[in-house]
This record gives sequence, C-alpha cells and structure tokens, in this order.
Amino acid sequence: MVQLLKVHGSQNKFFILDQTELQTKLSQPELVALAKHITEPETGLLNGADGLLVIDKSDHEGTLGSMQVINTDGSIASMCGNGLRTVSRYLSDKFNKDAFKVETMDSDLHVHREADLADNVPTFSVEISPVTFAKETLPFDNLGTDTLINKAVPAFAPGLKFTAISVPNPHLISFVDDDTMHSKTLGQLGKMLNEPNDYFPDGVNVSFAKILDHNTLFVRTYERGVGFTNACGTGMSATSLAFCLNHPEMADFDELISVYNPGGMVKTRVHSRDDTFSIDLIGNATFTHKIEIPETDLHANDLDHAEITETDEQPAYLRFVENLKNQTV
Ligand SMILES: N[C@H](CCC[C@H](N)C(=O)O)C(=O)O
Repeated sequence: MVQLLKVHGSQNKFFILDQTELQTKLSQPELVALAKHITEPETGLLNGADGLLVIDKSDHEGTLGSMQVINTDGSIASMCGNGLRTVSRYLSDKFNKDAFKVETMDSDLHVHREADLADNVPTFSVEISPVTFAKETLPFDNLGTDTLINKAVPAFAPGLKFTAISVPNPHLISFVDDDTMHSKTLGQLGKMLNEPNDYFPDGVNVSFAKILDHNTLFVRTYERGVGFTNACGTGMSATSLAFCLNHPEMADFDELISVYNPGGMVKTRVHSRDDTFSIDLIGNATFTHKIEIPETDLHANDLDHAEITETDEQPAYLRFVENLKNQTV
C-alpha cells in the first residue's frame, strides 16, 4: 500500500505523492494520467483538487527533496506557492528538520516552519523566486513592450492596467475596484488567455487584486491549467510585488502584507535587493486526508480501492478563517 495525502494551502487543494515511497516510481505519463484523474471533482477522489504535487529525491546541496507540479489539465507548472508550503511540511515532518531547501523546476528554494497561524494550523514560509518581468520568461508577445508594468491593455479589458511577472510561473495582475472584482471580467480574461491566443502562448495565471488598506490586499485568481481556485500562492506573491511597485504609498517592501483570498489569508514579504526581487510566502500547510492505495492500482490509475482517513485539521483551519472574518469586520 502507498500513502497519498490530500492537503491545502489557503484551500488551494492538492494531492501529494512521494515517489520515494514506491517500489517502482510512476513514469511521467502515469503521473500525468493520475493527476488528471484524481483531481476530477466527480470521478477523482474527495471531490477532486487543483493539482498533483509529486515529491522525489534531490541530490542538490541542502535540499530534502524535489517538487513537480501537475495542473488538473495535465500541464506541468514550474512552481506552486501554496503547494510548496504543504510539500515543505511533509518533508519537515519526514526528516524532522524545520529549515531546508526544496528543488523545484527552476531553482532550489529556501523554506522554513513558522509559528502556527492559529491552533492546529501548521504554517510554513517559502521563498518565491526567481522573479522577472522580461517578456521571454512568461512568455508574452504582441503587447508592444518588453515588460508590462502597470500599463493599459484595451485588448484584455478596457480601463484596466496590467502587470506581467514570472515567479517563475507566469502571472498577469490588475488592481481593480469592487464591481470589476465581482464581474465576469476575470473569468472571461482567464479563459481567453489560456486558450490559443496571440499574447500568452503558454497561457498565464490571471489575478485581480483589491487594495483593502495599507499592506492589505484581497486577491482572486483564475489559474492556468485549472480555472478559478480558492487561492494561488505564486499569484498572491506576484501581486504583492506589483502592489509595492505600483502603489508605493500603500505597500512597503520588507514589511508583512496580508493577502486575503476566497480560501482564507496568507502573508507575504517582498524583498528588493539591487534590482532583483524575491517574495516570502507565509501561510498554512494543512493536511486534510490520508489515502492508502495499492501501488499496482496507482500504476494502473485505478482509484477504486482507495482507503481514506480524515484528519482533524480542516475544522481547525475553518476556525482560523472564521476568526479572520471577525477581525476584518
Ligand atoms: N496553475 C499554476 C500552477 C499552480 C500555482 C498555484 N496553485 C500556486 O499556489 O502558486 C500554473 O500553471 O502556473
């Protein structure tokens, strides 16, 4: 039997599979097939999820493992901020270390355990980097510019200004008012830019942000390869950087920024050294279910014999969210 986990970061939900626990690792096609199946709301497990996080060993200096991110549509992403917090907790528990690095597609990222955000809400801080604005890194094209920073793009949405940042997965961000936040614009734009289009050939995660107060945001994201999620860690991190750059009177580098989202709240801290940026993403790493499956079934992408055990962490997380509402009222 192999144990998988169902986890979430700010209710951005994932399954975690640790390849080092298998007699025979799943091949890449088996991983992609499993990711597309297990995350399906109807035919998957536990009403599905937003992706599959695959842990494997890493021989890089200072790392305890590697993370691969597979979206619900089977596409591979270079990073996942909410997911990295849950992978970090898994590795921290497994190897009994509280500060280490995790190998990701682009780079090895520093992670460490933080004090719990609330009772029984385990909390981690993860490094989000590298950060670039160059169009080649997203990539984007046909926008008449090499970097898109706080610029109008009528073709996307009249009257809105956009910022494009890769961290290193691609993000398109706009600061909007309440009406726009709750309109169909985000879904329409997210859908348009993740189907074949003239601007983002590899697609893009699209976030709308509302400034609530000094160093305080609400962010909603339409994710590439997934659609709307409760939160997008790299999206909230990239948006925090855009907040500091585009609205310096409302946001401070090197200070904690509270980022509320439909799934709860995380904190970010944006660093600017010389002309390079990085972001600390701090938030919950909740394990909601343990799942036991025969290894042969995993290779066969057969979930029918999964044995599921729920943990006691989701009620604790929901109490944390409830208290947020009381605080921000
Ligand atoms: N959909 C993203 C990957 C997951 C990122 C998100 N879940 C996060 O927490 O950063 C992409 O294709 O770039």
